[in-house]
Amino acid sequence: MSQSTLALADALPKAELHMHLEGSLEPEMMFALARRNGVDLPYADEEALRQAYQFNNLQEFLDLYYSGMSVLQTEQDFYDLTWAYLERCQADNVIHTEVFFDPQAHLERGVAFGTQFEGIYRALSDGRDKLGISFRLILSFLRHLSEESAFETLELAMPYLDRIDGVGLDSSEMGHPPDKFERVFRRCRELGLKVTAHAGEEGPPDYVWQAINQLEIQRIDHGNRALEDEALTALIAEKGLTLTVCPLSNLRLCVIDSLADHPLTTMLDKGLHVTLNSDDPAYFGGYVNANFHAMIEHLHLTPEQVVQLARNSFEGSWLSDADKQAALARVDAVWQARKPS
Ligand SMILES: Nc1ncnc2[nH]cnc12
Ligand SMILES: [Zn+2]
Repeated sequence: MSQSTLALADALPKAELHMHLEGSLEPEMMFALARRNGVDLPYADEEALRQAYQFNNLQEFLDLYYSGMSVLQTEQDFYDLTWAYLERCQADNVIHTEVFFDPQAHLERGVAFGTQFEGIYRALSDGRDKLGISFRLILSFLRHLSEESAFETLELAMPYLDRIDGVGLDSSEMGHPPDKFERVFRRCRELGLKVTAHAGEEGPPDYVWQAINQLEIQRIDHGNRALEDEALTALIAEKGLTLTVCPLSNLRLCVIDSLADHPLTTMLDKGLHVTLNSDDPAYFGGYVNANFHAMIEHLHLTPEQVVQLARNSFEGSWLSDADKQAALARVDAVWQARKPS
């Protein structure tokens, strides 16, 4: 492993395109918010909580993820959560981020849409103004809930849609195929929202086909299992669809057996537009740079591949063309300054 490739990854400006704000809730903040809001957590301390972060599959993680977020109750809680994540972005040279939030998970607990939204949005705006980090905000529908619940959530989001950029689809994948949400995604597209969906994390290639053909998604979140289907892989490459890949998440959720088995380089070799992301960094062991480091160490990425991943992150983003070009120029400037001669 080359120290200079790790240092290059750290120094490059990057975008993060797949990060659930609720998944950035670190144990320290979970306990602090529990104290602030008088919530009882079923763990003695932060260390005991961390010990529980051992998952055999996506559902085991989700059970903990939904119970952990019970401490998020006030607008200030959502602000603090989002702000702490933005500080991690700054530390990792993430200059643009497109984050998910799961409104239904909070609505079910009686937290109003506006409470969640205003706290998140105020922090994102402060991050832009004070840290220079641009953003897009993605409302993610929970696929284990009904189509009707998704439509109700969209209705609640209506007053805020001028500040919401897109919608996503997350939570338990198996048994909840994308076509369950065909109508609500069509409505979202009609409203001018961008669309993305988790597909092929645990679910079969057919779910990726559905996300492309029925939901008309502009990105695929994860997409690992698309590789099982050659025609699908070729289509994703041909369409230039971006995959938001999350290696540490894949390891922790047993989507792969070891980091050395991660399909990232196969994806790159097949011409897929892959990006590296942290998914739920507080639960999976690290933020964006940690994901780059894991892939550099275990897959021996070359400096050129690392630069490609940083470029892909902006190219697959929902930035304007002008902002993309400006960000890509920043990537190239760092690369030129560090390129081995
Ligand atoms: N990795 C993941 N897959 C599906 N839903 C999620 N919600 C938060 N993280 C998720
Ligand atoms: Zn995710």
